[in-house]
Amino acid sequence: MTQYMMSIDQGTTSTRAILVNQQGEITAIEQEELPLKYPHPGHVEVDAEFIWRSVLRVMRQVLQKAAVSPEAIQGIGITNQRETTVIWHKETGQPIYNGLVWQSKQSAGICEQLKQQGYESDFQEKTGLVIDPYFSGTKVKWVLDHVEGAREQAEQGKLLFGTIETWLIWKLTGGKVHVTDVSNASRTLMFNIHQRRWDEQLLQWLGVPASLLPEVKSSSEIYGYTDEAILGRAIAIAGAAGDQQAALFGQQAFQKGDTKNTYGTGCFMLMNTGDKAIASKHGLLTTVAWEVDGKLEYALEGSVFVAGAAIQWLRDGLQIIKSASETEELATAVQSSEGVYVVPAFVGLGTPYWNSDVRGSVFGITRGTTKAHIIRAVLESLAYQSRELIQVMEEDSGYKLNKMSVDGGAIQNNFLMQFQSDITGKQIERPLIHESTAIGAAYLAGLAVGFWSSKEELASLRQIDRVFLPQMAEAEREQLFKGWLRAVKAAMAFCE
Ligand SMILES: Nc1ncnc2c1ncn2[C@@H]1O[C@H](COP(=O)(O)OP(=O)(O)O)[C@@H](O)[C@H]1O
Ligand SMILES: O=P(O)(O)OC[C@H](O)CO
Repeated sequence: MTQYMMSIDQGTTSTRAILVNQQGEITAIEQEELPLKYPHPGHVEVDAEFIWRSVLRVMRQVLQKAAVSPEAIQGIGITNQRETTVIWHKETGQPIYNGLVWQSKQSAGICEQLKQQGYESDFQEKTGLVIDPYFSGTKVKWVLDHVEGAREQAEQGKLLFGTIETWLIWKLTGGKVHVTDVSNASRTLMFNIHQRRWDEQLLQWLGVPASLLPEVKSSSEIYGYTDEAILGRAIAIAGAAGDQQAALFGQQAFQKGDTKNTYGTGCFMLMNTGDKAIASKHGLLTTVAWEVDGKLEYALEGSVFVAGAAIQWLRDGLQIIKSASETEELATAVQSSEGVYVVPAFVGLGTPYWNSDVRGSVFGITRGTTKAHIIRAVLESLAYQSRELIQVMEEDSGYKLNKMSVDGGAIQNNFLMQFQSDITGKQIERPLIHESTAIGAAYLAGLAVGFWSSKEELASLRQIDRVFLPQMAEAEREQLFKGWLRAVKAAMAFCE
């Protein structure tokens, strides 16, 4: 019987289950779109129970459609949208409030307060993060402050907190196992990345009781087994990592300086920095990449909050396209965006600005502007934002990037990939398997159960689909990029 690893990829807008064989090939995939809730401008929430049910559905369907028996599954790896915060009752397993999605800005006021109290540098030194509503810590405080009776119950030890992998492991094990992996823990603003433990001082400043927190585990070990009722057999849950770290692992970026950029709802660029936690001077985050075989490794990360989400806005908000894939043809139907810039700061800007007040803007419209120019400018905005990340990444790390690996839904867009190469002057390497995130989780779990033997074996599985090389003249590149920087500056000035 052919053996497989199963990977669950619970992203912001979709849930996937994937089967991976020993050659590292994806042999089956099942996917569901996930509805988000926007109760107020800037607030993004999700039904955590719905997430759990969607995971159950895709797990069962992927086996059924591929006609693979649960006996053939050697283990499960989980990867997830990070920071998204769920709090639930220990006894009933019921969430006490919607999940607060990473993009959500409810806790902006709490962040301001923490900054005014002068805690910014302490948080940064200990966690590698900046004080921003993006991270889980202030979201937890917001829920405890806003849901009636929540703080009292938390203090009585009746509630549990988890990011999505923690929530899913809890549900998959029938409420037996409350753990997180160290890469997800490093995104909470409550975890000391140097000492590898929850930080009492930070918890006190945030007003979060330690009893809420999961036990921190490595990214590749058996955390527990699925309840038999779920797939008819207890299967080892053997690996977990935040989706961006999993993508770095899935891209076999095992050497210092190896870098990948993921183009999903947001864009996230991570560079492996090995056993060194490098502090950034330009708003990059220092984060845990993974812990495998007792070795903790770090990454530098640049975050763009809105990337593919801007394409979804073209489809669902403006309704000028029917599907994301149409954008390539429409963008190449015009010679250039003719001076139009779209700054898709729908929920503020991440690296290097960390401005949660700025909102989206469109610049440079003339009577001749068509929807093709707007669409092209939106695609270009993903590439401009990513160039800003590369620039600061090179400065802070001291590594010069020759090439960058890419993954995520939007890399199917050849126009975007070519423009990315043009506007950065870098070689862009698109692997054959676009699902680096899910593959990374399968790799992590597979190492723990002996499905694969080593990182070297994993590295040998890499296959490249296409390499994009820069074709734009330096002068044009710099002129276009200057226009982008002006547009960002103007967008921020508008919201001051
Ligand atoms: N051909 C395309 N061109 C541009 N963007 C695309 C294309 N196909 C998908 N996308 C975008 O990619 C995103 C989905 O990527 P995915 O990696 O699945 O995201 P996530 O994991 O954040 O849910 C969507 O926001 C979608 O708009
Ligand atoms: O759902 P994705 O793939 O856009 O990833 C979300 C990130 O993990 C947020 O930090």
